[in-house]
Amino acid sequence: MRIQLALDRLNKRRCFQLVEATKEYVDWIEIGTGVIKEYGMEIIREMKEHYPEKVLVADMKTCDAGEHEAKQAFEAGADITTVMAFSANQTITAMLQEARASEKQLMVDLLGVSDQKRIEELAQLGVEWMSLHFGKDMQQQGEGLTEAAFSAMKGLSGVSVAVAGGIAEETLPRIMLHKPETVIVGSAITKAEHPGVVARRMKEVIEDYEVHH
Ligand SMILES: O=C([C@H](O)CO)[C@H](O)[C@H](O)COP(=O)(O)O
Repeated sequence: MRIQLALDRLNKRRCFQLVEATKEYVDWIEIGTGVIKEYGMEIIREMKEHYPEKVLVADMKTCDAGEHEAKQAFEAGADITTVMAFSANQTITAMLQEARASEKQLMVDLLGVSDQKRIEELAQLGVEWMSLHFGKDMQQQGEGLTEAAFSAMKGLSGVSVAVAGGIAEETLPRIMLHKPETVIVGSAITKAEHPGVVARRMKEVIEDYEVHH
């Protein structure tokens, strides 16, 4: 299980400070959608130049013009780009082709999509990464991802699972029970008083769990 640090609602300087403070404990770095809207491909390029050893995720949340947006992200240095699960199959297929041609990867964001048929259809299209996502705005009221959401991912062959949405030190143990390949953590680290300490503790919790399960 790896940690993907999600950099959202931050300025560029703070993004770099946070990566510097947490880099020993986080595996992947995500440039969040809002940060991409603010700084464009430039911040993807700069982050990859500074941290070439890290897998860099561009959270483009593409929903149309898939080929163009995938190219944009990959050419800037992203290793993984994201597309929304409700997008047309043509969009997803075009992005998958682009990812394969560039030897990169595509992650489908399941925000707002829980239909088992759609999830199976995505797997049949050849999607290798799906992220179960409890949205920022939904976090104000809800309790997070349900057991049913996790169940929908069981038995899909060739699909790796990432989980996102308000994951914090307290909720990490429940998430780990489902053994996702990647845990996406934003605010719990980026808004912490000591981001490096929280990232280290979350990494330790994961490592400890993996030793014992
Ligand atoms: O994708 C995200 C969200 O839609 C905001 O753009 C976040 O990266 C993801 O939810 C992780 O952030 P936290 O919920 O703050 O952990």
